[in-house]
Amino acid sequence: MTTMDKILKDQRAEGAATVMAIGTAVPSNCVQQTTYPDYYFRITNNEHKTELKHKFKRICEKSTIRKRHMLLTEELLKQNPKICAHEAPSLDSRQDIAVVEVPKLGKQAAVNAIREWGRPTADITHLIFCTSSGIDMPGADYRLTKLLGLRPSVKRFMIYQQGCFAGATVLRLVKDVAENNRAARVLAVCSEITAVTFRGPSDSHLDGLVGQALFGDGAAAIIVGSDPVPGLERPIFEIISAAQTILPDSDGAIDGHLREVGLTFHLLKDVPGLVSKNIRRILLEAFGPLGLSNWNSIFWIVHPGGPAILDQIEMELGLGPDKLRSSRHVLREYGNMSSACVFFILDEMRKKSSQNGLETTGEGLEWGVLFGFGPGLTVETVALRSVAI
Ligand SMILES: CC(=O)CC(=O)SCCNC(=O)CCNC(=O)[C@H](O)C(C)(C)COP(=O)(O)OP(=O)(O)OC[C@H]1O[C@@H](n2cnc3c(N)ncnc32)[C@H](O)[C@@H]1OP(=O)(O)O
Repeated sequence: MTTMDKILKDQRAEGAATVMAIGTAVPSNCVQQTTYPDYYFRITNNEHKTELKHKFKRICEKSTIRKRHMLLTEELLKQNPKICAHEAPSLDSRQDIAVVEVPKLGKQAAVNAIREWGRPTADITHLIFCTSSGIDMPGADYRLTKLLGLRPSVKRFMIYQQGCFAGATVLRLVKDVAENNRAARVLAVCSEITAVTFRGPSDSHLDGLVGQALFGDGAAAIIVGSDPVPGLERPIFEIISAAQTILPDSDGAIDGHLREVGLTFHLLKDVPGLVSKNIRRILLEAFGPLGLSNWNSIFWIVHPGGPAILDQIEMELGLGPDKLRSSRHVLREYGNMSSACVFFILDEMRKKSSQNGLETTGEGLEWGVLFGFGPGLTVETVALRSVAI
């Protein structure tokens, strides 16, 4: 081996990137979906729009969501009436909230993950921060570094404005970082709050209304590295492969635009159809190399953009009724928390697997898929391997 070969080999880890801790956090303010339509139309001064309110009620009922957490309390909304209008210049007020609160919520999740990991914060070598809630310089990654007291030399990456697929993007990036940097210990944090997208209803922007019924706040953090130290670190899932693709004929299916009025959200009705039409091909590309094609033999972590996406995937592939249980659970208890959702689902799955006395963190199965969907329409596909409990 030449000296150069040895230098390069020594830089790389031996094994697959491994998730060794998962932490989550939500704001304490919680809204119940059954009473949300009354609250939402009252707080935005739109009680006179009774027909629109009935439509919103129908969407909320069909959302399968029970509750969501939101940093925007009634008090905060009353202090910021422009955020309650449908389209009032309000970006400054939204930024004032998001720039401070997004890293703070991320910190809570990170502290929980670091506690589970059990090693000192100073051992974190890389930080990835992901959010579509606000934008700033230096970014939320810098603020979190200060809040957590990470080393000033921690190597940071900031993923801004990628939308709901980006939790899976984080896994794709974390895999490359962990496997190509021996002994790297990467803290990855997704933190999302609806302070950027919350707005009053409008008859002419019904897809926006769907967003108001689905989105919730939440942050999740994971710690990833290759070659866990025996006795010191405990593996939870291994990241086997990661891919990203833009779906054919999906231009404009999911868009978000940062304007003076905040982040506006646009959604075509055929998003669930576009995803389900392409899902089989995407799965075959990811799992063909592993010789897998029975989709009921793997565990499932699917970004729950809305219940119709889960329903159509389930129907298209003939999945058993419990396959998407963890994804549906997170949608029901938290709503669509954009990039953070998939990590809440991973956390729910490994905890339930352990509570139910199953043999692996992935519901007793070895292989699993994690899907992110979002603007583009972009699909991220991550193949995971569970770990024995
Ligand atoms: C932000 C990101 O980057 C990534 C994301 O996660 S984006 C979010 C992705 N989510 C989606 O695409 C939502 C998928 N849709 C759903 O889950 C469901 O359709 C839903 C919960 C919105 C409604 O449930 P449903 O079982 O389909 O009920 P359905 O009766 O068809 O729809 C309820 C009402 O919502 C309306 N609606 C549904 N989807 C709509 C859309 N995309 N735009 C406008 N209106 C819509 C329907 O027209 C219907 O109105 P009426 O009651 O007046 O007829």
